[in-house]
Amino acid sequence: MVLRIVLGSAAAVLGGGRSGSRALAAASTTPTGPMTAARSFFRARGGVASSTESKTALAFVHSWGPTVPKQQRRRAQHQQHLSAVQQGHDRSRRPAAGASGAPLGGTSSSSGRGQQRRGGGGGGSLRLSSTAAGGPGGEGKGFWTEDEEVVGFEEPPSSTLFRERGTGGTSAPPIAAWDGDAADAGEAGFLQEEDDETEWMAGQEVDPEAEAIFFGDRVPFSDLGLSPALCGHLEALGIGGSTAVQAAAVPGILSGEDMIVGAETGSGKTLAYLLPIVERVLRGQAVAKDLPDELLGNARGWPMFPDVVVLVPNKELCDQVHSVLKGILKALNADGITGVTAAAKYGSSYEYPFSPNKPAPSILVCTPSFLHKYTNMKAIPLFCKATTLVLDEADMLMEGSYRKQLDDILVAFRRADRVMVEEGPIVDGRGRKRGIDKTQYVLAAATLPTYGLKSVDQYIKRAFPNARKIQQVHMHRHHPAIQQNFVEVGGQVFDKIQAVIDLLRDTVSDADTSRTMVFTNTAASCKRAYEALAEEGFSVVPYHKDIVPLERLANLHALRSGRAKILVCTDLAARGIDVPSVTNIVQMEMATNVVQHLHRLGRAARAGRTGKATNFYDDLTKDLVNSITEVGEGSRLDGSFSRQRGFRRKFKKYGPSRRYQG
Ligand SMILES: Nc1ncnc2c1ncn2[C@@H]1O[C@H](COP(=O)(O)OP(=O)(O)OP(=O)(O)O)[C@@H](O)[C@H]1O
Repeated sequence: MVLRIVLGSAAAVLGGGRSGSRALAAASTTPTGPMTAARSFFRARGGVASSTESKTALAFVHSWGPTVPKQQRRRAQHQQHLSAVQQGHDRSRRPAAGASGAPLGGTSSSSGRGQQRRGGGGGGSLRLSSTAAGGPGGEGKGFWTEDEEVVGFEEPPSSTLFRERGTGGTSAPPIAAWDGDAADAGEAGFLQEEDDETEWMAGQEVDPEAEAIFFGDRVPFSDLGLSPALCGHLEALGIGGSTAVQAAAVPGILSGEDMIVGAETGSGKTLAYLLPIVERVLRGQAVAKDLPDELLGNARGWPMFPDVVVLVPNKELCDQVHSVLKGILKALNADGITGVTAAAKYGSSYEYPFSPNKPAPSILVCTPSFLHKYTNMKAIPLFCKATTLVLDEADMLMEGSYRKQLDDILVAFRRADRVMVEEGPIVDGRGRKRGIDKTQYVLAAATLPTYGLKSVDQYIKRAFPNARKIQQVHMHRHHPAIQQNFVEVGGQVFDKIQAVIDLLRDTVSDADTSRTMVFTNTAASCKRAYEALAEEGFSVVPYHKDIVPLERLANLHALRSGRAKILVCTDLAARGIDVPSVTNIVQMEMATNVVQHLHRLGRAARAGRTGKATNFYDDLTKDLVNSITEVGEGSRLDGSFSRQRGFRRKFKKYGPSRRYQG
């Protein structure tokens, strides 16, 4: 397989053919006593269960009556697993408990310890960044000590991100260090092999090499420290092994580290953070249920606050992440594990959403505008109990209008940390994140621009100085499983619409099960393209800001279900949207910068599939296209990320009136 970039004229390209819990029982029975066990546990992962949740956890641990044998087996495995994990907690944190700031983590050996203990195995070893973003790396954040037995993921993940063709051997590591040097290791890879060509694949077919990139070594989830209950559910869904990024991220998130997870689009980042946070909430509930009331105090009666907050930029992603989460929780519920709950919240209502009668979910998925409203609640903010904050599409949340909201949210989280963190019993009835140093931050992104003083990279260095970063080698490069064509067309909108119609006549057929996304730059051109395509008889639905959210969701659903084959959209659909059957991307109007270009194309070639992209460009976007195509197929595109400024200048000079309203 090779990534092929073709520049050409519309005619030439359009004429071409197709190519392409009782664990925690340990907490109360441990020789050191429940108080110490609880402190140590909470220090490690945090989490306080509400009374409802505790009861559920209690039921889940104690009421294993004779039921379906499979369920029994899973629960028994789950119990054993949790006990083992708890023992691991106690052992591994002993040295750290007395010596505050003892550097358990932060060095290369400790921060990546789960992975680095893997028994070698040649060039395919997993390499994780050991460098902290800005400060002393991960001090005191470690979970497993170097000399302790590793429980849960004895066999840390190894991964072969790509294989050298012909030799069947391994080449560059799947995860490179954050810095440019190590990331360049990927340049020796298959991206440079130009003699082979990927056949254009329709529908759901999975390409073996793209699959190898996606899955790496397909490390079993059970080896990553996840409980049998969760693993069993994943198997039932046909998810037999972790993807490369999941293998790299899950152990760290599970251990409570701050983490920045950078990996190309469609690599499975959502499950990479959802699975460990569900596991952590489960563990916390299992511990909390055995703790005496005098220890947990009012925390038991705090049902109005979530344990984890997942922040995503918009409603659509909010619903998408929530539905993935619901899928996991539904299967757990079927196994009798009902303590973890989830909800998606967005919108502008100022009413406090939860109450003792209407408890908060354990995991709240929401937008910045929803959460921002509660940042001024100085006494007890909505997220006072939250032990983990996840930022999905982190770079987007750190730019533009989201940035100010995120600033306020982070300040409020830190204020809550200061007010709430305190070891020992709750005495004043306020409830605290006892024993937890601070909120755990997890950032997930497919792009993390490094240019400029106000860059996302700089923001992360300042805001999350101790976070450990992992970065997949294909990040910030041309997607290895997408074949790209660049086609020059006229500058008027109708020129572009005509080019799209000609292209789709050639590539979309009734028998074809794959879906196409056509990207435009404005709602106006999106409407025009939609009308023209509908008139031509294409099965098409629109998606832009002028369409009400419910209709947008319905249109997205139509694309997923196959009722529509083509979605004509703006950049509103460029990020995060996961429709696995999308294999064909058309940029009717070229993206205005490289970051958006990568995200748009990333709607295809998901989960080990291949994809094809046709990028129509005009005079105005020639510079941008040159900067994209100049970069070698395996090289990093970061250098071109700032090209949007040049484009903006031109846009200002010639204006949308001349070119973009045509
Ligand atoms: N372990 C796995 N096995 C099989 N499929 C998986 C696995 N993990 C994730 N997937 C599938 O991979 C697809 C992409 O996952 P996901 O949406 O999490 O990607 P992403 O990295 O967040 O992409 P983006 O950066 O575009 O948001 C989804 O359809 C998901 O169901």
